[in-house]
Amino acid sequence: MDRNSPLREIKGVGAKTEELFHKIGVYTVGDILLHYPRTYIQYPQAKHVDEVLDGEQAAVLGRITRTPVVRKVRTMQITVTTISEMGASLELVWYRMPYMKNNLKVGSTYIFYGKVNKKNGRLVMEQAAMFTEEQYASMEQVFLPVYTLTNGLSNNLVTKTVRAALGDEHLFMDYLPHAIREKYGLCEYNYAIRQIHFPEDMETLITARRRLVFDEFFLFILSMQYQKEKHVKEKNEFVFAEDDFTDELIERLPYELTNAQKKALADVKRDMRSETVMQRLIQGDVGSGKTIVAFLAMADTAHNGYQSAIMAPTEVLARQHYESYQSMCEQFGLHIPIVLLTGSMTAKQKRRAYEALEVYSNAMIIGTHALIQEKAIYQNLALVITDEQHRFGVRQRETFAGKGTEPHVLVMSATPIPRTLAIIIYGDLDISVIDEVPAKRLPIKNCVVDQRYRPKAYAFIEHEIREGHQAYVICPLVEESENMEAENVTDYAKRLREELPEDIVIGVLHGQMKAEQKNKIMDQFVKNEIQVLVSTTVVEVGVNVPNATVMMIENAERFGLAQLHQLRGRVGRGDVQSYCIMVNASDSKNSMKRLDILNKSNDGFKIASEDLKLRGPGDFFGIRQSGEMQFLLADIYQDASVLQQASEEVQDLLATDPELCEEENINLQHYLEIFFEDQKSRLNL
Ligand SMILES: Nc1ncnc2c1ncn2[C@@H]1O[C@H](COP(=O)(O)OP(=O)(O)OP(=O)(O)O)[C@@H](O)[C@H]1O
Repeated sequence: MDRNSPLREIKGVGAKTEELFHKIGVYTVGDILLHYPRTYIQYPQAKHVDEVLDGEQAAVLGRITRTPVVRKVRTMQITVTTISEMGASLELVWYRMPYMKNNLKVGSTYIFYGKVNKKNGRLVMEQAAMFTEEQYASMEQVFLPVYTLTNGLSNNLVTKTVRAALGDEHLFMDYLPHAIREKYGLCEYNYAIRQIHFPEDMETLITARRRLVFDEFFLFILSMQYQKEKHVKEKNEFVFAEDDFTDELIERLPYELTNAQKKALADVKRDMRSETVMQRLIQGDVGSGKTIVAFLAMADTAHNGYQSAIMAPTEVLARQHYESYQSMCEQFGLHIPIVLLTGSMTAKQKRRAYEALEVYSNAMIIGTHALIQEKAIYQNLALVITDEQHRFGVRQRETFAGKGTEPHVLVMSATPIPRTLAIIIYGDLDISVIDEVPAKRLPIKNCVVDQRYRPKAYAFIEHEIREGHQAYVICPLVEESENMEAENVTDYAKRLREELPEDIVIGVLHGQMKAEQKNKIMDQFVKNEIQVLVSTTVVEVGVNVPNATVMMIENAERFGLAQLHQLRGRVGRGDVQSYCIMVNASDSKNSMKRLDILNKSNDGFKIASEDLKLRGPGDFFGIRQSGEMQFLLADIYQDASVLQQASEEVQDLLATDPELCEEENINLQHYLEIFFEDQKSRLNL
């Protein structure tokens, strides 16, 4: 077994389990090792029945006083029993687990662990884990991993699979040169990976995390730079005319470009006319208007007789770009061929797209990952625009580049990173920042509310719809889950149907829908045939429907601040007032404080830095930063100093051993190859 082996080589993993793991993006032995726990739980000291409080996650010691029964409610079997002590009692309920009945012996004492809720005046614990007193004694104080799951894949099963994988010693060769480990007091890889899954205590967990965070940054920076030609910018083989073409287009835009947009475009145009090929990042907060800059750069390229391509992270976004490019070309009276190429297109449609790539040597090409598949053969490809999400696929650029003469590269990002960090992370790119929003934009009005506010929120949504606007409602889940108590789009949309007048059309959107279905729903929303879109976070990245003025986020406490900021960025994209309603279902003070940061600011940079202050170093059980810049454990803000160290070490290493062929670096070189392979397979290259 090696890190690239399929999961089924792990003992106990059959075809069915493997399929479930695929659903959460875990395909190989290496993937499961990197499927780090989302958080950890520590079993609390067991309480007596009379001490239990409503709403708490508790371990309760009690004697079974009622013969367990299994009831049937429609198709669901429900097992019920009661534990009592000193006149107090607690009802225990298990859904779809009829076999529990055989484990429960009247008169015996057990410890039950789970969430306690008051229902019809009685305290009830649902889906409790059950232990003998002896078993529980050995569990107390241990950190238990809590993994990201999917329906059918239990935490137990993931835990067991991870344990089995950890059993194979030779998966854990330490690739980090000894001297670096020594210098920063980093623990061994073997130890780190075991402790991150099953930490002995807080201290070992922190030690393990420190090592793995260092690794993530180190490998990321190294993989970017460990390319021999890296420091030599390729010669620019394309000829771009000095003319007023883009200025004329800008004149005809229905709005004035911001100075920051003008400056970014000028940077791009200058680069494309310079001696070497462009490698540039455009960084700009959500809604700052990066798309028009991309469009103008592509139009400039077409005008000079070359092809250009923009790769979007999702199918929905690719289509959205395609449509907006078409309408812009129409508006400008430009006759530039526009080609769409995405994974969900039929074989026939794809074939037509490939043909178009061959025929139109100045086409603007828009697509998803399908753009870098073998069959896509370009002519004259002079400009490639990617989203920052793709930066982790280091070889992708090579793949694109391999499709013709080395093209100009433009990367777009909405992640607010301070310049010093950006220089490290995007070491090989020049940076343009769009730090201004269009002049007429009104700042979004925010509020954080609890669930009791819903009727008012619905009335408000109705009011906005009557004004001709639209709304998003975001829920964390697709459907009801046994593992998480949070709103799901399927049930929510049904409930919302009861709340809103019939003439208001409600649509549902989530990641498990087929691409075709998703496109259809998005299309209807764009055309205002759907007024309320109940969706998961699939709308998070880049969706642009300026007519939508309300963003209501259920279980806002469950999202990272960066993600909430991205979601909120879906409104406030036009000139009318927009609103963001964050529904906080938690009564924890910490969630309130976090959400308050968003409530008070609409500025991505400010949010990131406030969030960091609030979390403080070492606080890594909280919700991790999510958004585009996704590391597994590392957090570019919180771990900024480690990022700096890793960057310095990479520079030193490559200065002394650029090929990584000295003995102490051989393991590293080997691991880097695996890392590349892994990236490649993840991206289906
Ligand atoms: N200078 C401007 N003045 C007015 N509106 C603008 C200007 N620039 C862009 N817009 C409009 O603002 C909206 C958001 O722009 P765009 O989609 O480019 O944002 P973005 O930077 O890509 O954001 P995100 O990161 O959220 O995708 C669009 O509807 C666009 O037409």
